[in-house]
Amino acid sequence: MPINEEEREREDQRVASVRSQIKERIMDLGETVDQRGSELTAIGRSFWDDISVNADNADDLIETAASMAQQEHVLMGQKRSFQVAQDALYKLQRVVDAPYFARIDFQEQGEQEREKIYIGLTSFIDPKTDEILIYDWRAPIASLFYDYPPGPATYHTPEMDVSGDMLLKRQYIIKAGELQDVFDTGISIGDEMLQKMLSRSADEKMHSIVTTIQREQNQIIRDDRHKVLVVQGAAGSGKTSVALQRIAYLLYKYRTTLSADNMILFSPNSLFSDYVSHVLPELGEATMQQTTFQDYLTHKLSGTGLKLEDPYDQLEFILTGTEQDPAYKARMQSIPYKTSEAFLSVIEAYGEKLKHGGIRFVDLSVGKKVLITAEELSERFYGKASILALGERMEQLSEWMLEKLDEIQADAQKRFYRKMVREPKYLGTEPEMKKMSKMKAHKAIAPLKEKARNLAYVDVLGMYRELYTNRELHEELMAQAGQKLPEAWESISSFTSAALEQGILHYEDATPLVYLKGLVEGQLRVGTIRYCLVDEAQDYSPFHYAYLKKLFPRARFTLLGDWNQGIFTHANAASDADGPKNEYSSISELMKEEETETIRLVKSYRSTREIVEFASRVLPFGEPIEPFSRSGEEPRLLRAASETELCRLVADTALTRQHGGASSVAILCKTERETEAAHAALKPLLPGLTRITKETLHYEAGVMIMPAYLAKGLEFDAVILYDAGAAVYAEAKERKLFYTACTRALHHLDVCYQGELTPFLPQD
Ligand SMILES: Nc1ncnc2c1ncn2[C@@H]1O[C@H](COP(=O)(O)OP(=O)(O)OP(=O)(O)O)[C@@H](O)[C@H]1O
Repeated sequence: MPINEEEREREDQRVASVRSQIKERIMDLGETVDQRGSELTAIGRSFWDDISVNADNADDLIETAASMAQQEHVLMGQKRSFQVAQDALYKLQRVVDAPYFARIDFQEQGEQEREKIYIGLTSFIDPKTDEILIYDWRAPIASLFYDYPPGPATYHTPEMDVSGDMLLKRQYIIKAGELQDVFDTGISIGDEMLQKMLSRSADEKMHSIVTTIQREQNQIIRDDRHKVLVVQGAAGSGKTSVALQRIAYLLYKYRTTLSADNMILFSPNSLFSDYVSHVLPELGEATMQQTTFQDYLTHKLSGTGLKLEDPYDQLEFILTGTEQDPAYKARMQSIPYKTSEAFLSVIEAYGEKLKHGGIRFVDLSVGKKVLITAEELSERFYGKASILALGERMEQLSEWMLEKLDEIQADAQKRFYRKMVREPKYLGTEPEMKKMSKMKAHKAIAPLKEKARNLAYVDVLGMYRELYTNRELHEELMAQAGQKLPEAWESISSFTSAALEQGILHYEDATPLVYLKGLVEGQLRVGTIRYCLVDEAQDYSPFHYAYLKKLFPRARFTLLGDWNQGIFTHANAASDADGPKNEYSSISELMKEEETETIRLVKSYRSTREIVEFASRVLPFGEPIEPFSRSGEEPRLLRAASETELCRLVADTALTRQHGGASSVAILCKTERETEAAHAALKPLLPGLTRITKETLHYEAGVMIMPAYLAKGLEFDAVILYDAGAAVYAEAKERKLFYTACTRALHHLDVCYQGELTPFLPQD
């Protein structure tokens, strides 16, 4: 609802007056920063002048140390205050052109006064009057704006709940310091504002949603009661946006005790990490550790020489393979088992068993000469009964090895020296010979020390392989977990041991191997992580979750996913659309936390109503999805008579979309294989076409082509499905992939195909 002239005048004046105060503050802060900066440089320069260096006796030394500590203390204090001023300056510089975006008038119960609360990206206090001119969107009172329509309202503070009456709810669009639009809103946060935000073009980068966070999203952003927060959110319901806003919120709320280093966000891939990389800086927060699970596995397995498969190659294998291929069949049988919690229990039982024997050690040798034998290591390790964990015992063993290697090195040095003395060709002086022999001995032994430190003398892969070559062992461990060997054991075991023999580590074997490695070698826990957020949570298996919980024992978890988009195969994945399966309850069970909360987001903000309704037909029994009321054109079904015609049709459609104003147009194929062929065929027709692969680190607007699974999490103005024929999309395992592809579109969806149309789109 627009506001009246007089009111508008007042609002214009306020924007101008707050801006000028901010500018003034920026000037002051700028001076402070300069001044503190120069003081800091001066202190750095004169650091030693102000220290009384005296080393004549013990007392003098103590005095010198005290004087250094004091000086260092002064330096640290100065650095801190410099940093504080610089941060404040940076924050204000970022908001000076758009200081706030909302206002609520709130009258607390029992109070006469009506408080005007202006809400922006960062708070701003009038230094002269101490009046809060702008509240940070994360302040407790600001939650009223997101949670309530005008009327009775309550917000929570750490001390108490505050109730009252919201008398006004207003939104502003301020650009370059000018108030461009202002309106009062009713029930939810202005449909009007949201419409404006959602009808714009997709960017190469995601943006924050701070001005239009919806109530149900706010609930997730501000939740701090639950240890495990599970979010089932429909495609486009804002899961990723919420995850990032939540990070910013937590960093603000716990600013004295929590830093970005205490949080970790698992993203699906590097392209996606880049896509979301602007959101936190936009919110004025430092970026945080963002990684992919694959990066973590690669890091943990570095140096093993194994060929680690990534989830995309796994998926490509699944999508391109056929049941007729025995290797395909064996693998498809093995994946649900290897990703199950039952298999996790097997690994754990194995870890227990290894405490009493069975760790495989390898000889430590130089060339052919064995310096420490595997038997010696085993004897040392298992010789004495120990109550310590495997990792601690391994540490002791490494220490012992390092000592032993020191002795071996000293002997080698002596031998080298003696040889040099005897060596008639060598003409160096005695000190030179000593130095030379020392260097030679060091060079010979250093790689072994490195191996001792890295525990390279333990053959974890061999132990893992044994799980598949030694049926009795596996059976025994399974029995301890109260389970029996999987039915297809014979084919699972021979398929797996053959792959491992060749140094190939399939994606489904990587986490179990890393877990076993962690159990044997220690270093399994990362205690510094206090919040672990997992985006695209449906792609993680029960094994993954159980593992993450062990990895981050002190962390609270936020798991955001959509079962409708579960395109990867694992123990918990529902195979198709036969009906909703309550996978999230199994995650909650898995996390074994009483304080687990599951929240559902059903409203989709990305796509037009027509696209959402079209996509829902693909998964009639899937998780619910409701469109936000934004209308556009109906998705189009475009049939081609032949392969060549299909190519032309896709190219023409892409050009039409581009000329029609779509800044990002994505042509989505099913697999990498199809993408490669389609790219080659389309390139002459679409010279500007960019091919996105799993190695791509960022993309720019324009026309691009990629397999649908790489487009996960991303969005485009227009999406063109390359070939939605029945020959391409027909099997149950492809249904969710097809759904995911359709839901990437904001404004336009064109479904091209040849031959029969996929049965996933029932024709009336
Ligand atoms: N409250 C909101 N205000 C404005 N835009 C929003 C809001 N919530 C979501 N959006 C927009 O909707 C789009 C989808 O959001 P996001 O990518 O976070 O959804 P998602 O649930 O992670 O989607 P998917 O699972 O399909 O990848 C984004 O463009 C985002 O900016």
